[in-house]
Amino acid sequence: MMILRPIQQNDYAALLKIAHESGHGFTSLPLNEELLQKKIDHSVSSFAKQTSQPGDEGYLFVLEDTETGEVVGTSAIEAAVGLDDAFYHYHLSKVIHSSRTLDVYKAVDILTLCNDYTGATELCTLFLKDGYRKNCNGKLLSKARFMFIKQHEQRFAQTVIAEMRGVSDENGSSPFWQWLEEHFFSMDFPTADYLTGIGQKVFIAELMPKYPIYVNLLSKDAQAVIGKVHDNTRPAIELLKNEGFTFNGYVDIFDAGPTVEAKVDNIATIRNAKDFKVEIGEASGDTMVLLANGKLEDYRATVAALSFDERASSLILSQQIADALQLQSGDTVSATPV
Ligand SMILES: NC(=[NH2+])NCCC[C@H](N)C(=O)O
Repeated sequence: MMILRPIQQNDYAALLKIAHESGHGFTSLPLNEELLQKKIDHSVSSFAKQTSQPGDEGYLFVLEDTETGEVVGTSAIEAAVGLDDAFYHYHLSKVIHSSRTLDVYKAVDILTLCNDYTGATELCTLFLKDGYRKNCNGKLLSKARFMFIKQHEQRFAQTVIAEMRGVSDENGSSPFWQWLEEHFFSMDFPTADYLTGIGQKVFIAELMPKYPIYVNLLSKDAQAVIGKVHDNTRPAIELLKNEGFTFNGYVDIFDAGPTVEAKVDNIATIRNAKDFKVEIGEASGDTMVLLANGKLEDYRATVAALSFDERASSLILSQQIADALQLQSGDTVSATPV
């Protein structure tokens, strides 16, 4: 069975392996042992913290294959971004250059550096190991975060965003970054990405072009990737769009990948999930159902094939599933078909 749970101290070796596997362009898991250990510490203390408003908490989940005990994926939620250092985006908007007397009309796109998502909740760090990109594993990793947000709403902001990985090749070179590198930065994309991943972001304020950029003055290759995702990221953005996330013109400042956004109350899983009373029994059926307990430090989520009736007040789980979710007969479980 695949079970999602908060990361623990003894997951360090597994997290390091995932940081190796995820490679460049995966900003939030940089290959830096001290930082990875800090991420675990920070997550453990975030789950333990009593709080009624979003702050600098970071909740890091892992997906465990209970048969082997192996950790095969990660996903995370930052409660609120940009509260202790600036959080940047480029916003894509339009200006009209027109002259009635000369009969010229041109609509031009511009990119403006901004901090508009300051305070938003961010979904991040979604990674699933190669052999496990099947069944409902990706959905579980991603959607279990919405169940968690629903159950602990006061810990999160009203606006939820996700920065999608932009276009780059297997050597880590990004057409958008190339243009920036040539004119402003003189360092390669993996280096710049790594520095932001370890929290050294001062160089952004120092070196990033701060005036709006006319898109038609960028290289053709750079223009072509604005708002486009990396091939590997396609399933992730599709999933978020199906949850109700939309692209509102905000792109990453380095690779121009899109950021998508939703209000908590409009997220499909959050709207559709319902609470049921747990009954233990013979659980069989063919609806794949996302299940989560309502706990904090002992949060558990999984996907199981069940017979599911949305109007019922109780849901039959096998003993094995109930145990994995740390639930007993009579407890409450949140559920929604995936
Ligand atoms: N792909 C990147 N590393 N982009 C730079 C980080 C951008 C992010 N929004 C921040 O301000 O932290």
